[in-house]
Amino acid sequence: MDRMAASVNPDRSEWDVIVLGGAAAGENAAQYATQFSGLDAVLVENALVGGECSYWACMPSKALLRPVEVLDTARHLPGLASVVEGLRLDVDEVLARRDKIVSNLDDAGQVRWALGAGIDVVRGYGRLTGARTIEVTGADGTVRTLIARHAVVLDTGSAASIPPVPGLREALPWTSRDVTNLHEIPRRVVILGGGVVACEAATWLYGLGVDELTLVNRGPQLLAGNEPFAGELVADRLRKAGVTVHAERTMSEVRREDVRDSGVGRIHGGEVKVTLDDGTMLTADEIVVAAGRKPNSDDIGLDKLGVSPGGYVDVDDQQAVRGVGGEWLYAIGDLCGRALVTHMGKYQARIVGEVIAARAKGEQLELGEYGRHTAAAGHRTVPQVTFTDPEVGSAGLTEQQAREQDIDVETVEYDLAALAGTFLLREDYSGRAKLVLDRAKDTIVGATFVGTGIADLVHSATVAIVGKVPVSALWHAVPSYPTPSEVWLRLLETLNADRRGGSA
Ligand SMILES: Cc1cc2nc3c(=O)[nH]c(=O)nc-3n(C[C@H](O)[C@H](O)[C@H](O)COP(=O)(O)OP(=O)(O)OC[C@H]3O[C@@H](n4cnc5c(N)ncnc54)[C@H](O)[C@@H]3O)c2cc1C
Ligand SMILES: NC(=O)c1ccc[n+]([C@@H]2O[C@H](COP(=O)([O-])OP(=O)(O)OC[C@H]3O[C@@H](n4cnc5c(N)ncnc54)[C@H](O)[C@@H]3O)[C@@H](O)[C@H]2O)c1
Repeated sequence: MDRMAASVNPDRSEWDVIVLGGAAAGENAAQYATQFSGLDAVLVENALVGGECSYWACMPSKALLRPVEVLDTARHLPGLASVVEGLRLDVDEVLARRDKIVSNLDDAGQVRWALGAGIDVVRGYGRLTGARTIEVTGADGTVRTLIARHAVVLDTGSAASIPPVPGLREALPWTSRDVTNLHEIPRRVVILGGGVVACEAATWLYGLGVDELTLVNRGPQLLAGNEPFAGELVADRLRKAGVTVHAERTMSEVRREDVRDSGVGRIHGGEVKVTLDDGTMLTADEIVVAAGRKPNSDDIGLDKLGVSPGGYVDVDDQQAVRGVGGEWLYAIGDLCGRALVTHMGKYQARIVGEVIAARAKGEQLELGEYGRHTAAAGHRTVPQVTFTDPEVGSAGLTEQQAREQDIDVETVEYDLAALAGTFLLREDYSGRAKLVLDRAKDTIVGATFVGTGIADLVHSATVAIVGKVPVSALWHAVPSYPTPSEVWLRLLETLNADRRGGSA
């Protein structure tokens, strides 16, 4: 692995801000803490600056999904359909583009950005040893102690969690890192899980030519946490692509005689035999574990500060770690478990950077829902796009979540296929949209869109939810014709008809 060495004076030991974990969120925290404040900062990173998202998660997965989606759309577009008939993706080229998008696992560009922004980088594994103090062990075993004058931000992220199925860990299954950085296409794959990673990975694996693909999910529906129709539409599509979906099942045993640590994204040995909890036997060439995440909090010295290691780190709305006095320790990103997506980690990072800069200058914090120093969006307005076929985009609460919060719920749904703007995208368009409203306030608290090309609709919903835009005002936000945004107008018309007791 070719990495750029960071050029930090090895004798330097003090900075205003230390960020432990140099992922995208950590970079943002350092940037926002320093850019207008005169403070300085250092990132401590044990692997690649840029973190999971840049090399082993968001970026490679989306690089693999895009060609799958384009080819599938072409197959359903007269004028192209006959041209692409029988064509398959050029796997080598798709993987080469993925490698380019992950910068061939070289973080020189990110380090250059950090140094250019005046942020130092120290390589090594860091642990808290006391208040404002981090001990960093380098790859060569050398240990140095860093001291933060003002604040320490923890951004150590999360890793794939491997359920305690007998034989599973010993079989050296693929995790998200292998399946995003795959170099070999196994012929038969069993995926454990039915969440975002499982569904996205299933989509690119069948697109890349996996012959037999089986998904084993503990829950009754895929993409749990979304409106149920999202998981149903994705499951329908997976089944059409030949994927076998086992719902309400798990693995009870895994056996692999020939286990080989052949490297990330290479097949880890011989055939794998999987027994499900109903006795079903499956044989595969590789298993992918996509069964959730565990925070990287077990060995970062939290116990030295009286915080229990191993779990998600509990933070307040300024991202300060609860239970640690002195307003110097913060946590952001997956580690704090509020919303396991990059954009929310970066949002928390922007807030934390501003909080640190303000506290260092002794300024009063701007609190409240729209305050510059309050990470309020983490509670109700998390947006997310799952890049399956069809895409699933959501913002805010599902109907069930809204009911659990005792909101006076009103809902409206619309068939996304019944729009000029979606019909133009592909012949076989199928999809659905749903709004969840707070009847008493006449505002939207949640939105879900499922269909091709809906990803960018999510932000309009996020704006409406965060801005508490009244439904009466939304009538004046006119969507462009012919685009999928027309669904906003159709939803309003349907809502209006429902309220008047008729049909639109
Ligand atoms: C397959 C997959 C696809 C995804 N796709 C998307 C997507 O499309 N969009 C999206 O928004 N989210 C996506 N996510 C989620 C997203 O990747 C995470 O939410 C995000 O990476 C979390 O960022 P983070 O800042 O919390 O930390 P991470 O990205 O996990 O990085 C933590 C960093 O800290 C370093 N580190 C850890 N401990 C130490 C230590 N003690 N000392 C020094 N360094 C340390 C690690 O080396 C790492 O670089 C995806 C996740 C997966 C698994
Ligand atoms: N596009 C995106 O934004 C994107 C893409 C990928 C991942 N992510 C983030 O990464 C995080 C992790 O994703 P994930 O899919 O690993 O987790 P997840 O929590 O979304 O899903 C885990 C799934 O595994 C199943 N499961 C857990 N244990 C099981 C067992 N023993 N047997 C069978 N099934 C089991 C669960 O029922 C669930 O369906 C998510 O929070 C997600 O937000 C985001």
